[in-house]
Amino acid sequence: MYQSPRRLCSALLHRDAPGLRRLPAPGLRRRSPPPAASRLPAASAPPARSCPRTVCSMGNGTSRLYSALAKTLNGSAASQHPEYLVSPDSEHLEPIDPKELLEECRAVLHTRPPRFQRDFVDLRTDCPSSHPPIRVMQWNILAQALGEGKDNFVQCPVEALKWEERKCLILEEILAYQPDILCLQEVDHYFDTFQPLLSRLGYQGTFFPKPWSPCLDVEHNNGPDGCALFFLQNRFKLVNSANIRLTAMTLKTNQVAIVQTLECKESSRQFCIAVTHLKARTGWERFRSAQGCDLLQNLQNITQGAKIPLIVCGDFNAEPTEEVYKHFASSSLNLNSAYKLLSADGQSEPPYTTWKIRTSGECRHTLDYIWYSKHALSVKSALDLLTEEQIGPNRLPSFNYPSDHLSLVCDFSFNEEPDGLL
Ligand SMILES: NC(=O)C1=CN([C@@H]2O[C@H](COP(=O)(O)OP(=O)(O)OC[C@H]3O[C@@H](n4cnc5c(N)ncnc54)[C@H](OP(=O)(O)O)[C@@H]3O)[C@@H](O)[C@H]2O)C=CC1
Ligand SMILES: [Mg+2]
Repeated sequence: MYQSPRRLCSALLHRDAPGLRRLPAPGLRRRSPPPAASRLPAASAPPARSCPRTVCSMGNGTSRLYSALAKTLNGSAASQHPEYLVSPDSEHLEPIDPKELLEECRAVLHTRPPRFQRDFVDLRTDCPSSHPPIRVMQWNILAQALGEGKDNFVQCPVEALKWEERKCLILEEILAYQPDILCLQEVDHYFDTFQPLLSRLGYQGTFFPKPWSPCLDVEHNNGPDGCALFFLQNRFKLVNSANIRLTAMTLKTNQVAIVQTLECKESSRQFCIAVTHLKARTGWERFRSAQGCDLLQNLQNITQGAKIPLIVCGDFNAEPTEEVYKHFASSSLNLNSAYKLLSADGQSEPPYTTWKIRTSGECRHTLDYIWYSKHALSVKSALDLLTEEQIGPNRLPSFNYPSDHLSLVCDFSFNEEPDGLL
C-alpha cells in the first residue's frame, strides 16, 4: 500500500499518527534463507496504551543533557546499570507494521536510484537446527554530524547526506534484512529516531555514547555518537547488560562497548552479544590493540571464562594484519570471524568493508567484523558484500547507500553438541 511521503513524516515522528495500525505478523520477503514471517513481532505484541506522552524530537539540548548524565555513570570500567542506559521496555508503544514503514521509506526515496541487490550466501546446510537462526547485523551507520561536518567525503554530494532521506535509507536496509539483533556504531540519532522507531518494531534498545564524541564539535549537532544494541523482544530476554568504557593500558579512552547476555525464548539458551567501535586512524594501532585486550578481558569475565557463547560485532578500525585482529583471532575465547567464511578457503577476510574518497585519497579497508564462538555457534549464511561496480566510482556514502561502511549480516545457529570447549 502506497503512503504519501507526508504521512511518513508523521509515522516517523509521532507515536500516535492516525495511519499507524497494530497489525498481525508482517511477512516481509527474504531472499534466502528461511521465511521471515515469524521474525518481527506479531499481533501478540504489547497492546497499545493510551499514553499522553508524545515522541518529540530530542535535539541538542536533550542529547547533551543525556551525554552529561552518561558521563557521570562512566566512572567505572564496566558499569552494570541497565536501569539507566537500557531503554525501558515497558512503554508499550503502538507497534508499527514494518512492511508499511518500508513502503513509506521507499516513497520518501522515490527520486533516488533503487537500493542495491545483495544476496545471502548459504554457508552450512548440513547442520539442521530445531530453532530459527539468529540474524545479527553489524553496521557503522555513519554519524550524521560526522558525515556532514568532519569526514570529508569529497565525492559524495551534500544532498546525498540529508538526514531526512538518509535515515530512510538506513531504515530500509534494516527493514530489508530484519535482523534479530542490530549492532550499530556512530549512532547520533538514537533518541529521536532509532529508539522510538525500533521499539515500535519490537526491539529493545541500549545506547552508550562516546564520552567525548567528535560530533559535539560539529555545529548543529544532534548530540554525541555512540554504540547502540537492539534485540527483538519476542525472541530474547535480557539477562545482563554492561556498558563498558574501554581502557588502553589502564587509561580511560574515548571508545565504548555494550555487552549483553541474552536468553533465547525458543531454546532457553544463553549467549553474549557485544558491540564496539575502536579508535580510528593510522598511528593508533597499539592503542587499538590495548583497547582490544581490555574488551577481551571484559568478555572473559562476562562469559565466565568462555562458558557462554559469544558474538562480537564491531568497527575495529583495524585491518586483519593489525595486532588487535590477531588478539581476537587467537584469544582463548575461541573466536572466528564470520565473514572469512565467504572466501573460497574460509581463511580470508573480504577485500573491503568500507570504501570512501577523502581529501587524502581513496580509502578501501576491511575494518568491520562479526566474531563468534566457533565451537558453540555455526554461521548458516552471510549477506554478500556490494561489488565494486555497485559501489560505483564515487564510492560511499552515495545516493544509493547511506554509510561509508557496509552492513554485515549473518544467520547463526547453536551447535547441538558443542565440540569441546567453547
Ligand atoms: N572536548 C574534549 O575535551 C575532547 C574532545 N575530543 C573530540 O574527540 C575527537 C577524537 O575522538 P576519538 O573518539 O578519538 O575519534 P576517532 O579518531 O576514533 O575518530 C572519530 C571518528 O572520525 C572518523 N574518522 C576516521 N578517520 C577519519 C579521517 N581521516 N577524517 C575524518 N574522520 C575520520 C571515524 O570514523 P570511522 O570509525 O568510520 O573511520 C570516527 O567515527 C577529537 O577530534 C575531538 O573532537 C576528544 C577528547 C577530548
Ligand atoms: Mg566514520
